[in-house]
Amino acid sequence: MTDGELPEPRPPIIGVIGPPCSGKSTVAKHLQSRGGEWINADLIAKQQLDCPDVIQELTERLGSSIVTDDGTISKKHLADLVFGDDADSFARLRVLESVVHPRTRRAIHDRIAEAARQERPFVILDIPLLIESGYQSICDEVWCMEISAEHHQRLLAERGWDDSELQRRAARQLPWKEKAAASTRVLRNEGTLADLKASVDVCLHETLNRD
Ligand SMILES: CC(C)(COP(=O)(O)OP(=O)(O)OC[C@H]1O[C@@H](n2cnc3c(N)ncnc32)[C@H](O)[C@@H]1O)[C@@H](O)C(=O)NCCC(=O)NCCS
Ligand SMILES: Nc1ncnc2c1ncn2[C@@H]1O[C@H](COP(=O)(O)OP(=O)(O)OP(=O)(O)O)[C@@H](O)[C@H]1O
Repeated sequence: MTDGELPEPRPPIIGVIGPPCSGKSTVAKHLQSRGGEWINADLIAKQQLDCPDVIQELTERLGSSIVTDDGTISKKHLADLVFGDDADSFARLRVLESVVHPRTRRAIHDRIAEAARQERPFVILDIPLLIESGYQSICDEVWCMEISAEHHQRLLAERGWDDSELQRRAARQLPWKEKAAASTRVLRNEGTLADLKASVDVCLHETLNRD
């Protein structure tokens, strides 16, 4: 998606990225409470998996093991097929992305256009693959979550994830140092939830009051 395809004028767009379980959604939710339009790409991408034609195409291309008895797609089975470090898993992830990403981009574009029509004060683009997918070009700011290994382990443990669950996803993304370097702001998540929300308020005020 390029700038040219977006309506003008449009609200400031804040991209939020970060490792799984690093506080991204917490930041996005808090920004939404401050009036922003939260666009959650993970959610939009998963919603595409409910479309009958997507189910049919993915079943044909990835096999019927991804479909459960009630005819819906098992996200767990799909994750097991695509998040491996072997070439076949990587190829299957590319197939999944080739089916889901174009639809997700169209839905994101429509949501940004709607936010412009409603004259929302700002838009939150909560997209794990924001940098990899080139959305950075339409963002006025990109905030990258930074979390210490200790704190991250605690949050992952609360979610019931072991490190391998995180690594198999991270292996398919740019290294975090590259993402932080490509961002306009690094948001450290080391304290309490209240601390995180307070720092979000400071960053939002600076973003919306830049001259
Ligand atoms: C394979 C799926 C169904 C697994 O769903 P699951 O419930 O396990 O997702 P879960 O919320 O646990 O993990 C999502 C996290 O996985 C990572 N991830 C998801 N898709 C990808 C991808 N294509 N490449 C790298 N990392 C990815 C992101 O960090 C994301 O935050 C889902 O991740 C998916 O459909 N991915 C392909 C579509 C996509 O690229 N989505 C990301 C949009 S930016
Ligand atoms: N500073 C914190 N203190 C305590 N709990 C936290 C803190 N930051 C985040 N959490 C909790 O950790 C969990 C993960 O946070 P969140 O869902 O925001 O991460 P995420 O990066 O969006 O994860 P994912 O990308 O996998 O959806 C949530 O239950 C959230 O409430």
